[in-house]
Amino acid sequence: MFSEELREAAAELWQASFDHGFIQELVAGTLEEGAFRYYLLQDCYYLTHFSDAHGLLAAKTTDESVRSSQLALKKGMDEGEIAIRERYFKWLGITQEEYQKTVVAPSAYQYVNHLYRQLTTGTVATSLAALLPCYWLYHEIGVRFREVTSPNRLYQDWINTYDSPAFAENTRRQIDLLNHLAEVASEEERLAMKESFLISSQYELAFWDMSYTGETWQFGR
Ligand SMILES: Cc1ncc(C[n+]2csc(CCO)c2C)c(N)n1
Repeated sequence: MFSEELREAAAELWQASFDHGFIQELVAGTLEEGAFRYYLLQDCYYLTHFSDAHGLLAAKTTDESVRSSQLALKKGMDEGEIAIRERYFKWLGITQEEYQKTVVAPSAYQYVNHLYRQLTTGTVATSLAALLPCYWLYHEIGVRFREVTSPNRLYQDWINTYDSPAFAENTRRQIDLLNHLAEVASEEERLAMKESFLISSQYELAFWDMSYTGETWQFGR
């Protein structure tokens, strides 16, 4: 399966995500709440664009199965993942005003830009490949850490989100779709799909690092 080839190519990057201090400390419950707060604020920016990217992908494709699935996922995300963020904001006392004032950090900006670049200059298949690590990596995190109980209720709730049957089903659907598109793609397009998948995988890793170190722009923003 083409998806397995991509997963193998991304193995080191994904392992670095599982081993990252942000994830390890989140699981142990020792992660500074400030780092999680920072993550949530940046992730809210990311999620808004990630959701929009599904709408753009639906508009870009002529394949009805791709169109309807991306629109359904977008709807689910707007009602699910993004609603969950609002709950977390409440728990941590993050106001709408604080979110509005938050400056998007370099890695979040770059990750989102990669999605848009694929949607504008790439193909439907390379765009889907860019979206896939988001589903698949988080699902693996949910499964990998399903046995642990983080002493921090908020962190535990976050881990549990990605181990739900519905989430597993969404991830599976995106993987199946990618394999379906890879079957009819040329060798050149398959290479571009792999590259797009790996770029997103690297940005997923950068996202933990950004949150862990409180990444900022170097011109005083
Ligand atoms: C940087 C970043 N990458 C992946 C996810 C996880 N995620 C975001 S939307 C979505 C699909 C449906 O819920 C999933 C799995 C995240 N939150 N932030």
